[in-house]
Amino acid sequence: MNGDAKGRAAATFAARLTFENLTRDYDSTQALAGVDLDIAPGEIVCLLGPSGCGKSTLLRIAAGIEKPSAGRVLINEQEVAGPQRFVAPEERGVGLMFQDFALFPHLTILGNVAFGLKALPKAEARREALAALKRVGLAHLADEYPHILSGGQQQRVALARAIVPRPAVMLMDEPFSGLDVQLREAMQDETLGLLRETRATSVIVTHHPEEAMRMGDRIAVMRAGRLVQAGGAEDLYHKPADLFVARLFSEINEIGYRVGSESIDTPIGALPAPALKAGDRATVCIRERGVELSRNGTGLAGRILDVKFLGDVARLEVGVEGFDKPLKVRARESDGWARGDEVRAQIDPASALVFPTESQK
Ligand SMILES: Nc1ncnc2c1ncn2[C@@H]1O[C@H](COP(=O)(O)OP(=O)(O)OP(=O)(O)O)[C@@H](O)[C@H]1O
Repeated sequence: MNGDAKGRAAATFAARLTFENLTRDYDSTQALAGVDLDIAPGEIVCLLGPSGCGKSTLLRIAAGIEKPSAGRVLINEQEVAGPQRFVAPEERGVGLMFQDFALFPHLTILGNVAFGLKALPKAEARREALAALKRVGLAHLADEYPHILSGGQQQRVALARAIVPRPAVMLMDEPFSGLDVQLREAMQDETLGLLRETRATSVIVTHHPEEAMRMGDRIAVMRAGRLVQAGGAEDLYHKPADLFVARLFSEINEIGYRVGSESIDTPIGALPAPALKAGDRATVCIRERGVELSRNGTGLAGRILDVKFLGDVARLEVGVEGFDKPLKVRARESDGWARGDEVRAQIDPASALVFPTESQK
């Protein structure tokens, strides 16, 4: 960040944000189908899921732009949307930042930041807005107009505008999607720093698993209007609730089996399948990074069928004894694997994941 020395963002009184059995029906679609999620004061939760799974609807209902069909939203245990009450958006203490963080072109940059402070006397609003601009490193541009700003600078002004009223809850809908990859990482870090400083309870919508892992204290994975799993990044990576979550957080080989009398018989040994019964169809997942290749070590015999250079890593296709299809494997590029190499493939059975095979949803 260039320009002025940074100040600190003013801290807020963080609030608990609770969704209880939240449901939203449209004519032909159920956008939310009974979502329960409790977000602790000051916690940063990323809502992750594919397009159309209901993330934005959840955010809009939290903001008060939309009403639930059933269920409740509570802020600090007080109902703000539900059968008993509906609190207007401006009375919820909630800040919003959308993907399209359009600044008003006819207002100065300072005017844009002060926009949400109309309740304050002018001089005070100016002082607060200037402090927020200083925090994002742009106080020197206070009297300029938005058209001179780069994409990253626009984003910083939008951030300053969102934090300046000191919202107890900050809701962000794909805030980084308009930025190119390099700028995105820098803005993620800056935003995270700012959210921690303000201590606002935050919900960030994204459909990038990496972004969710980077920013969220917890990640709430949604699918088709439901919350599939909520937890820390490591939890979701190591103990995904189902195949859908496993696919989000790791590149995996999926291999279909029938469950035997007590377990699943695979080339890496018998795998337990406690949630399944004999005869069920199971999908065994082996992570692409979970296959250790060596030239003369122990493990299953294999042969490299294809090598793709991906920078630091190489993605290999390896025919491995006992498997019907080649396994995809990620290995260090520097190991110099080549097509046709004879290898040994070591796969830790404890790292394999087993799920019921999903019907196509
Ligand atoms: N105003 C509306 N009228 C009718 N259907 C709607 C409306 N808003 C959302 N939907 C539907 O509800 C579902 C959830 O939409 P929502 O925008 O919440 O998803 P999303 O996960 O935020 O998607 P994206 O990542 O594409 O923004 C979708 O099937 C969508 O078409």
